[in-house]
Amino acid sequence: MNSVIQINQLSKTYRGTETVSNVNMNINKGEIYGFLGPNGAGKTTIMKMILNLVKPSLGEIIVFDQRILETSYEYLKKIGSIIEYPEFYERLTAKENLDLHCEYIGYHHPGAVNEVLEIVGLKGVEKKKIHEFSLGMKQRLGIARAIVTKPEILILDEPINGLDPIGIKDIRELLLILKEKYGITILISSHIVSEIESIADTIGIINHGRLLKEVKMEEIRKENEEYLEIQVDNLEKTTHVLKNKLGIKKYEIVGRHIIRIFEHENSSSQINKELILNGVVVNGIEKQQHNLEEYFLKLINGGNQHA
Ligand SMILES: Nc1ncnc2c1ncn2[C@@H]1O[C@H](COP(=O)(O)OP(=O)(O)OP(=O)(O)O)[C@@H](O)[C@H]1O
Repeated sequence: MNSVIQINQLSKTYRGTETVSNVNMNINKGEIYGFLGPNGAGKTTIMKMILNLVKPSLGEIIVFDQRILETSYEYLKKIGSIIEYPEFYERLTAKENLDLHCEYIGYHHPGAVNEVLEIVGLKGVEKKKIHEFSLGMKQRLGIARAIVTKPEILILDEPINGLDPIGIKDIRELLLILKEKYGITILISSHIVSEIESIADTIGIINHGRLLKEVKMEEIRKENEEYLEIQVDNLEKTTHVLKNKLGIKKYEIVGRHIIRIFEHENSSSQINKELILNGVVVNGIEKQQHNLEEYFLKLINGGNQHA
């Protein structure tokens, strides 16, 4: 298995309250893992445990095939992170902030700071002081600081929080570049489905400290494919036309007068025409898609646990 982070039966208890309960997760090399859950679900706590900032109460975390102990720190050189809000020296420039960071951690590679400013799209504003930066620019600088040492894994806690749609798009594009061009594995948390559904390869859904589901986005997309919903007067006649006249096999009857078609070979007007020609009264025909947001909400409200 190509796993870079493996979490087994992880729990964290704060003063008698279990905030992370028996979590199993698997993050594969080179993927973007979207960690989804409402506020207070336990995302930050798990990220902190991966980074050895918080000690697990039970369970184990394996990073790069090594179990993390309280004394482990070498592995952290290969992980960049932003946990909660990235803080900077407001009166210094972006470049000065990154230079200081490199000096602080003893990373001396000439050109690394300029290179990283270029990657995150802050070239040209590197001389601007941080107090003049927008939230989106600060988030990008936070990512620059997290990747300046060329980590293999990037852990980002809600990096899209509070950004406007353009800022969100910028960060999404940046993360895809980091994954595709630089091969960085990314663990990113969010409480908003739409923020990460388009970039995540795998999603882990967490609520009340429990991982409800870990699923490939590909599978979710398949489950949530587009379909055509038709309202008709006669289901029997309709299925006959669909099967025998149009060769459609993938359909589902969802009500006394409603049928859903999951094949895209025939256009809605073709289907409509054929049904009418064969004496079916069509009262409505509409393209629809299962709502991903609904999928997650259903899961979170239903509490379907995945151990
Ligand atoms: N040091 C601590 N002491 C006690 N309780 C804590 C501590 N840190 C976190 N918690 C509690 O653990 C729970 C999970 O918090 P956590 O920050 O991990 O959630 P989250 O999913 O990251 O949410 P958010 O999006 O709001 O950051 C919360 O109820 C929080 O109050």
